[in-house]
Amino acid sequence: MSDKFTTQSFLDAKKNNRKITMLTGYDYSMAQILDGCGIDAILVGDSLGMVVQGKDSTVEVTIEEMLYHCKCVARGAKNALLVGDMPFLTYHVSAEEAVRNAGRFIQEAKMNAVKLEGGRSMADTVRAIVRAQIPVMGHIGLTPQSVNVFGGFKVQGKEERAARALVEDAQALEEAGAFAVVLEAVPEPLARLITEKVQIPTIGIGAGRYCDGQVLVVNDLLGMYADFTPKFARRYANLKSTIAEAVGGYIGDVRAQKFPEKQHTFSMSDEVLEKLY
Ligand SMILES: Nc1nc(=O)c2c([nH]1)NC[C@@H]1CN(c3ccc(C(=O)N[C@@H](CCC(=O)O)C(=O)O)cc3)CN21
Ligand SMILES: CC(C)C(=O)C(=O)O
Ligand SMILES: [Mg+2]
Repeated sequence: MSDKFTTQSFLDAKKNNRKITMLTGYDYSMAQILDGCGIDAILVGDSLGMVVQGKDSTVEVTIEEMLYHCKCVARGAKNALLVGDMPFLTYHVSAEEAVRNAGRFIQEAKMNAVKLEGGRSMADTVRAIVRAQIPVMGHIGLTPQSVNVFGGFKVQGKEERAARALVEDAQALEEAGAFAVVLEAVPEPLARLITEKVQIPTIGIGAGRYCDGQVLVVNDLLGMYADFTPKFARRYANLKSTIAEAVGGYIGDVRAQKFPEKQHTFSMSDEVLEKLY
Protein backbone atom coordinates (compact mmCIF):
# COMPACT_ATOMS: atom_id res chain seq x y z
CA MET A 1 0.00 0.00 0.00
CA SER A 2 1.23 3.47 -0.83
CA ASP A 3 1.83 5.93 1.98
CA LYS A 4 1.00 8.84 -0.28
CA PHE A 5 -1.31 11.34 1.38
CA THR A 6 -4.10 12.25 -1.02
CA THR A 7 -7.06 14.59 -1.15
CA GLN A 8 -9.12 11.54 -0.17
CA SER A 9 -6.91 11.16 2.92
CA PHE A 10 -7.86 14.73 3.83
CA LEU A 11 -11.55 13.85 3.83
CA ASP A 12 -10.93 10.54 5.66
CA ALA A 13 -8.90 12.36 8.31
CA LYS A 14 -11.82 14.65 9.10
CA LYS A 15 -14.23 11.71 9.31
CA ASN A 16 -11.85 9.81 11.62
CA ASN A 17 -11.03 12.82 13.78
CA ARG A 18 -7.33 12.59 12.87
CA LYS A 19 -5.69 16.02 12.76
CA ILE A 20 -4.04 16.98 9.47
CA THR A 21 -0.52 18.47 9.52
CA MET A 22 0.70 20.85 6.84
CA LEU A 23 3.76 23.08 6.62
CA THR A 24 5.09 25.35 3.94
CA GLY A 25 8.21 24.29 2.04
CA TYR A 26 10.09 26.11 -0.67
CA ASP A 27 13.06 23.96 -1.70
CA TYR A 28 14.34 20.41 -2.25
CA SER A 29 16.30 19.98 0.98
CA MET A 30 13.46 21.14 3.24
CA ALA A 31 10.89 19.11 1.31
CA GLN A 32 12.99 16.00 1.79
CA ILE A 33 13.24 16.62 5.54
CA LEU A 34 9.54 17.44 6.01
CA ASP A 35 8.48 14.45 3.91
CA GLY A 36 10.78 12.18 5.92
CA CYS A 37 9.14 13.44 9.13
CA GLY A 38 5.78 12.21 7.89
CA ILE A 39 4.11 15.57 7.35
CA ASP A 40 0.73 15.08 5.61
CA ALA A 41 1.01 17.96 3.17
CA ILE A 42 3.56 20.51 1.98
CA LEU A 43 2.28 23.88 0.80
CA VAL A 44 4.56 25.74 -1.56
CA GLY A 45 3.16 29.02 -0.29
CA ASP A 46 3.40 32.41 -1.92
CA SER A 47 4.66 33.43 1.54
CA LEU A 48 8.00 32.65 -0.13
CA GLY A 49 7.77 36.22 -1.42
CA MET A 50 8.32 37.32 2.18
CA VAL A 51 10.48 34.62 3.78
CA VAL A 52 12.60 33.70 0.72
CA GLN A 53 12.57 36.86 -1.36
CA GLY A 54 12.37 39.42 1.45
CA LYS A 55 9.43 41.38 0.07
CA ASP A 56 6.84 43.18 2.25
CA SER A 57 3.91 41.16 0.95
CA THR A 58 3.01 38.25 -1.31
CA VAL A 59 1.45 40.26 -4.14
CA GLU A 60 4.61 40.62 -6.24
CA VAL A 61 5.23 36.87 -6.51
CA THR A 62 4.89 35.59 -10.10
CA ILE A 63 3.69 32.24 -11.40
CA GLU A 64 7.13 31.50 -12.87
CA GLU A 65 8.71 32.00 -9.42
CA MET A 66 6.06 29.76 -7.83
CA LEU A 67 6.56 27.02 -10.44
CA TYR A 68 10.33 27.10 -9.89
CA HIS A 69 9.92 26.48 -6.16
CA CYS A 70 7.21 23.86 -6.72
CA LYS A 71 9.54 21.89 -9.01
CA CYS A 72 12.28 21.98 -6.36
CA VAL A 73 9.89 20.76 -3.66
CA ALA A 74 8.41 18.03 -5.86
CA ARG A 75 11.86 16.46 -6.29
CA GLY A 76 12.26 16.19 -2.53
CA ALA A 77 8.87 14.82 -1.45
CA LYS A 78 7.53 11.29 -1.87
CA ASN A 79 4.53 10.90 0.43
CA ALA A 80 3.28 14.34 1.34
CA LEU A 81 0.41 15.83 -0.65
CA LEU A 82 1.89 18.75 -2.59
CA VAL A 83 -0.13 21.95 -2.81
CA GLY A 84 0.90 24.87 -5.03
CA ASP A 85 -0.26 28.32 -3.98
CA MET A 86 -1.65 30.26 -6.94
CA PRO A 87 -0.14 33.77 -6.84
CA PHE A 88 -1.92 37.10 -7.13
CA LEU A 89 -3.69 37.79 -10.44
CA THR A 90 -3.22 34.30 -11.90
CA TYR A 91 -6.83 33.25 -11.20
CA HIS A 92 -8.76 36.53 -10.94
CA VAL A 93 -9.05 37.67 -14.57
CA SER A 94 -11.11 34.77 -15.91
CA ALA A 95 -11.96 31.16 -15.11
CA GLU A 96 -10.23 30.11 -18.32
CA GLU A 97 -6.97 31.75 -17.31
CA ALA A 98 -7.33 30.23 -13.83
CA VAL A 99 -7.71 26.71 -15.24
CA ARG A 100 -4.68 27.13 -17.52
CA ASN A 101 -2.55 28.46 -14.68
CA ALA A 102 -3.73 25.79 -12.24
CA GLY A 103 -2.87 23.22 -14.92
CA ARG A 104 0.73 24.44 -15.00
CA PHE A 105 1.12 23.63 -11.29
CA ILE A 106 0.00 20.06 -11.94
CA GLN A 107 1.58 19.41 -15.34
CA GLU A 108 4.86 21.33 -15.18
CA ALA A 109 5.53 21.45 -11.45
CA LYS A 110 4.19 18.05 -10.29
CA MET A 111 1.84 19.47 -7.64
CA ASN A 112 -1.14 17.37 -6.52
CA ALA A 113 -3.43 20.33 -5.88
CA VAL A 114 -3.58 24.11 -6.00
CA LYS A 115 -4.68 26.64 -3.37
CA LEU A 116 -6.29 29.98 -4.07
CA GLU A 117 -7.59 32.82 -1.90
CA GLY A 118 -11.23 33.87 -1.77
CA GLY A 119 -14.68 32.50 -0.93
CA ARG A 120 -17.99 33.14 -2.67
CA SER A 121 -16.38 35.41 -5.26
CA MET A 122 -14.08 32.54 -6.30
CA ALA A 123 -16.68 29.74 -6.28
CA ASP A 124 -17.16 29.70 -10.06
CA THR A 125 -13.39 29.73 -10.58
CA VAL A 126 -12.96 26.83 -8.14
CA ARG A 127 -15.72 24.94 -9.99
CA ALA A 128 -13.94 25.42 -13.31
CA ILE A 129 -10.57 24.21 -11.97
CA VAL A 130 -12.18 21.20 -10.27
CA ARG A 131 -13.96 20.40 -13.55
CA ALA A 132 -10.48 20.16 -15.09
CA GLN A 133 -9.75 17.41 -12.51
CA ILE A 134 -7.44 19.63 -10.47
CA PRO A 135 -8.05 19.47 -6.69
CA VAL A 136 -8.49 22.91 -5.12
CA MET A 137 -7.82 24.02 -1.54
CA GLY A 138 -9.66 27.20 -0.57
CA HIS A 139 -8.26 29.94 1.69
CA ILE A 140 -10.39 32.51 3.55
CA GLY A 141 -10.05 34.91 6.46
CA LEU A 142 -6.78 36.82 6.35
CA THR A 143 -6.01 36.36 2.68
CA PRO A 144 -2.60 38.06 2.30
CA GLN A 145 -3.09 38.82 -1.40
CA SER A 146 -5.85 41.25 -0.27
CA VAL A 147 -3.42 43.22 1.92
CA ASN A 148 -4.05 46.43 -0.04
CA VAL A 149 -7.81 46.09 0.54
CA PHE A 150 -7.51 45.07 4.20
CA GLY A 151 -4.95 47.82 4.88
CA GLY A 152 -2.60 45.38 6.61
CA PHE A 153 -2.40 41.80 7.88
CA LYS A 154 -5.38 41.89 10.25
CA VAL A 155 -7.59 39.35 11.97
CA GLN A 156 -10.83 38.80 9.99
CA GLY A 157 -14.39 37.93 10.98
CA LYS A 158 -14.68 39.56 14.39
CA GLU A 159 -17.99 41.37 13.65
CA GLU A 160 -21.29 39.63 12.90
CA ARG A 161 -21.46 40.66 9.24
CA ALA A 162 -17.89 39.61 8.49
CA ALA A 163 -18.29 36.38 10.46
CA ARG A 164 -21.48 35.44 8.56
CA ALA A 165 -19.69 36.21 5.30
CA LEU A 166 -16.87 33.82 6.21
CA VAL A 167 -19.33 31.00 7.02
CA GLU A 168 -20.94 31.55 3.62
CA ASP A 169 -17.50 31.67 1.96
CA ALA A 170 -16.59 28.27 3.43
CA GLN A 171 -19.92 26.77 2.36
CA ALA A 172 -19.56 28.20 -1.15
CA LEU A 173 -16.10 26.65 -1.48
CA GLU A 174 -17.40 23.28 -0.31
CA GLU A 175 -20.29 23.49 -2.75
CA ALA A 176 -17.88 24.41 -5.55
CA GLY A 177 -15.89 21.23 -4.93
CA ALA A 178 -12.90 22.38 -2.87
CA PHE A 179 -11.37 19.43 -0.95
CA ALA A 180 -10.28 21.56 2.04
CA VAL A 181 -10.19 25.17 3.19
CA VAL A 182 -7.52 27.18 4.99
CA LEU A 183 -8.83 29.50 7.71
CA GLU A 184 -6.26 32.20 8.43
CA ALA A 185 -6.33 34.60 11.39
CA VAL A 186 -10.01 34.24 12.38
CA PRO A 187 -11.38 34.01 15.94
CA GLU A 188 -11.30 30.49 17.38
CA PRO A 189 -15.08 30.24 17.97
CA LEU A 190 -15.80 31.23 14.35
CA ALA A 191 -13.30 28.68 13.03
CA ARG A 192 -15.00 26.08 15.23
CA LEU A 193 -18.42 26.95 13.83
CA ILE A 194 -17.18 26.78 10.24
CA THR A 195 -15.47 23.44 10.96
CA GLU A 196 -18.81 22.06 12.18
CA LYS A 197 -20.77 23.48 9.27
CA VAL A 198 -18.73 22.05 6.40
CA GLN A 199 -17.88 18.44 5.52
CA ILE A 200 -14.48 19.32 4.03
CA PRO A 201 -11.53 19.68 6.43
CA THR A 202 -10.57 23.12 7.73
CA ILE A 203 -6.85 23.81 8.02
CA GLY A 204 -6.15 26.58 10.50
CA ILE A 205 -3.36 29.12 10.82
CA GLY A 206 -4.18 31.47 13.65
CA ALA A 207 -7.68 29.95 13.73
CA GLY A 208 -7.48 28.09 17.03
CA ARG A 209 -7.77 24.56 18.30
CA TYR A 210 -10.87 23.20 16.62
CA CYS A 211 -9.82 23.11 12.98
CA ASP A 212 -9.35 19.70 11.34
CA GLY A 213 -5.69 20.47 10.69
CA GLN A 214 -3.00 23.06 11.14
CA VAL A 215 -0.55 24.83 8.85
CA LEU A 216 2.41 27.10 9.64
CA VAL A 217 5.12 28.85 7.68
CA VAL A 218 8.09 26.54 8.26
CA ASN A 219 10.51 29.45 8.81
CA ASP A 220 8.35 30.65 11.73
CA LEU A 221 8.34 27.18 13.32
CA LEU A 222 12.11 26.91 12.96
CA GLY A 223 12.85 30.43 14.15
CA MET A 224 14.61 31.50 10.99
CA TYR A 225 12.57 34.47 9.83
CA ALA A 226 13.62 37.60 11.63
CA ASP A 227 11.17 40.27 10.45
CA PHE A 228 8.23 39.23 12.67
CA THR A 229 6.62 36.20 14.25
CA PRO A 230 2.83 36.14 14.01
CA LYS A 231 1.08 35.72 17.36
CA PHE A 232 -0.30 32.40 16.13
CA ALA A 233 3.09 30.80 15.39
CA ARG A 234 5.02 28.65 17.86
CA ARG A 235 8.80 28.50 17.56
CA TYR A 236 9.87 24.89 17.93
CA ALA A 237 13.53 25.76 17.32
CA ASN A 238 15.73 28.79 17.14
CA LEU A 239 17.68 28.05 13.99
CA LYS A 240 18.70 31.68 13.71
CA SER A 241 20.91 31.31 16.79
CA THR A 242 21.98 27.78 15.79
CA ILE A 243 23.09 29.12 12.40
CA ALA A 244 24.79 32.12 13.99
CA GLU A 245 26.77 29.79 16.26
CA ALA A 246 27.84 27.57 13.37
CA VAL A 247 28.79 30.48 11.12
CA GLY A 248 30.66 32.12 13.98
CA GLY A 249 32.63 28.90 14.43
CA TYR A 250 33.51 28.82 10.74
CA ILE A 251 34.64 32.46 10.67
CA GLY A 252 36.79 31.92 13.78
CA ASP A 253 38.35 28.71 12.46
CA VAL A 254 39.25 30.18 9.06
CA ARG A 255 40.81 33.25 10.67
CA ALA A 256 42.71 31.07 13.16
CA GLN A 257 43.73 28.68 10.34
CA LYS A 258 41.99 25.77 12.08
CA PHE A 259 39.91 25.08 9.01
CA PRO A 260 40.48 23.49 6.56
CA GLU A 261 42.57 20.61 7.92
CA LYS A 262 44.47 17.93 6.00
CA GLN A 263 41.44 15.63 5.83
CA HIS A 264 39.53 18.29 3.86
CA THR A 265 42.21 18.60 1.17
CA PHE A 266 43.15 16.90 -2.13
CA SER A 267 46.68 15.73 -2.91
CA MET A 268 48.72 15.38 -6.12
CA SER A 269 51.91 13.48 -6.95
CA ASP A 270 55.29 15.08 -6.15
CA GLU A 271 56.39 14.22 -9.70
CA VAL A 272 53.75 16.46 -11.22
CA LEU A 273 54.28 19.12 -8.59
CA GLU A 274 58.06 19.33 -9.30
CA LYS A 275 57.36 20.24 -12.91
CA LEU A 276 55.30 23.20 -11.81
CA TYR A 277 57.99 24.81 -9.66
N1 LIG B 1 6.67 34.38 8.05
C1 LIG B 1 5.41 34.46 7.69
N2 LIG B 1 4.49 33.84 8.44
C2 LIG B 1 3.17 33.89 8.09
O1 LIG B 1 2.35 33.30 8.82
C3 LIG B 1 2.80 34.60 6.92
C4 LIG B 1 3.80 35.21 6.15
N3 LIG B 1 5.08 35.14 6.56
N4 LIG B 1 3.52 35.86 5.00
C5 LIG B 1 2.21 35.71 4.42
C6 LIG B 1 1.19 35.72 5.46
C7 LIG B 1 1.10 37.06 6.18
N5 LIG B 1 0.78 36.65 7.51
C8 LIG B 1 0.78 37.47 8.62
C9 LIG B 1 1.54 38.62 8.65
C10 LIG B 1 1.54 39.42 9.76
C11 LIG B 1 0.79 39.11 10.87
C12 LIG B 1 0.82 39.99 12.04
O2 LIG B 1 1.67 40.84 12.16
N6 LIG B 1 -0.11 39.83 12.96
C13 LIG B 1 -0.10 40.55 14.23
C14 LIG B 1 -1.38 41.28 14.53
C15 LIG B 1 -2.42 41.32 13.44
C16 LIG B 1 -3.50 42.33 13.68
O3 LIG B 1 -3.17 43.55 13.74
O4 LIG B 1 -4.65 41.93 13.82
C17 LIG B 1 0.13 39.53 15.33
O5 LIG B 1 0.41 39.94 16.46
O6 LIG B 1 0.08 38.31 15.06
C18 LIG B 1 0.02 37.95 10.84
C19 LIG B 1 0.02 37.14 9.72
C20 LIG B 1 0.60 35.23 7.58
N7 LIG B 1 1.47 34.75 6.53
C1 LIG C 1 0.22 30.60 5.32
C2 LIG C 1 -0.29 29.76 4.19
C3 LIG C 1 -1.70 29.32 4.38
C4 LIG C 1 -0.09 30.43 2.87
O1 LIG C 1 -0.97 30.75 2.14
C5 LIG C 1 1.31 30.69 2.45
O2 LIG C 1 2.25 30.20 3.10
O3 LIG C 1 1.49 31.38 1.45
MG1 LIG D 1 -0.33 32.00 0.49
